[in-house]
Amino acid sequence: MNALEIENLMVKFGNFVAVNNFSLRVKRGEIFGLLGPNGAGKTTTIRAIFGMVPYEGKIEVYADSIGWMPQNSPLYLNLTVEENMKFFASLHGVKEAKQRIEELLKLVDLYEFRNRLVKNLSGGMRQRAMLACAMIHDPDLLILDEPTAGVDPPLRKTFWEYFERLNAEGKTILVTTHYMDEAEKCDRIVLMRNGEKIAEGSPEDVKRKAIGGEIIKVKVDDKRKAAKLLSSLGYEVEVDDSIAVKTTLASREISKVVEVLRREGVEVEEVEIVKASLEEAFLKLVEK
Ligand SMILES: Nc1ncnc2c1ncn2[C@@H]1O[C@H](COP(=O)(O)OP(=O)(O)OP(=O)(O)O)[C@@H](O)[C@H]1O
Repeated sequence: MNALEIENLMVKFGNFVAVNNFSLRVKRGEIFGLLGPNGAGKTTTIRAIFGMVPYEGKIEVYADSIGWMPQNSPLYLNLTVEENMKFFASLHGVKEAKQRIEELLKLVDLYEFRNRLVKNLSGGMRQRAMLACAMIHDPDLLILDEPTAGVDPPLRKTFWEYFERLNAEGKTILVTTHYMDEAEKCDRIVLMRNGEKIAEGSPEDVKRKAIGGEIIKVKVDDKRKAAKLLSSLGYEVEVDDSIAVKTTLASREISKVVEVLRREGVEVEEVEIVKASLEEAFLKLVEK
């Protein structure tokens, strides 16, 4: 079951194509990450979901309720945190609003600042207030556009613990981020560049795709012999101070590589699987 389906989305601003033939399926109950460099089209895609920009293509939301934390603050600067929350609660027709507001204020750790005007909050506090407002009606699909931008590391951690808790309760989350440690926490990610999708899958899939597989590094006594042997078996091999063997799935191939070398009298001194970090994968895919 999907919570959100986007098919062949196209958003143009004049002659400029901001999102180009972009498709996406977010399954119910997953944390889905939308990644990409500045200007890739992430926010525009999200704005299209909410009908804020004219678009071609199809967008279907299969959720009873949807919450949106946009990049630019929708909060009223001259209202207090609590007044803003009351406003969003009334927009969504939240019953038992008082109780829900109190619960959320405590959750985002703003209870003692509830009477402070939003214009006098720090950046991180504003993000927390925005998150609380986006969640006021307890939506089953939450769309978060860079929720942790300008948030300090301890609070980022708290936010993500909270997202993971919501997710464990069955909520679907679509999140954009520039932080790779956050992307690693997603079930699946899509990487966008220039309005197009350039990679999709679990963080592991995307890493594999970026380096065209996984690398097994072997240190041996006779590099030339080992390289020749492995190449003759069809492996793509690179030689520097050790031998890098490209495989589709290193965990499956590692014992075979070692066995072949040993059988042919090559001494294997060290062997390890080298995985690209998501950051490396991201840079590689974006630069391609
Ligand atoms: N209203 C608009 N009019 C003209 N161009 C726009 C408009 N909104 C966005 N764009 C352009 O569309 C492209 C995609 O912008 P978008 O904000 O979606 O990128 P993004 O991936 O969210 O980037 P960031 O990571 O910086 O938030 C950019 O080149 C941007 O300048």
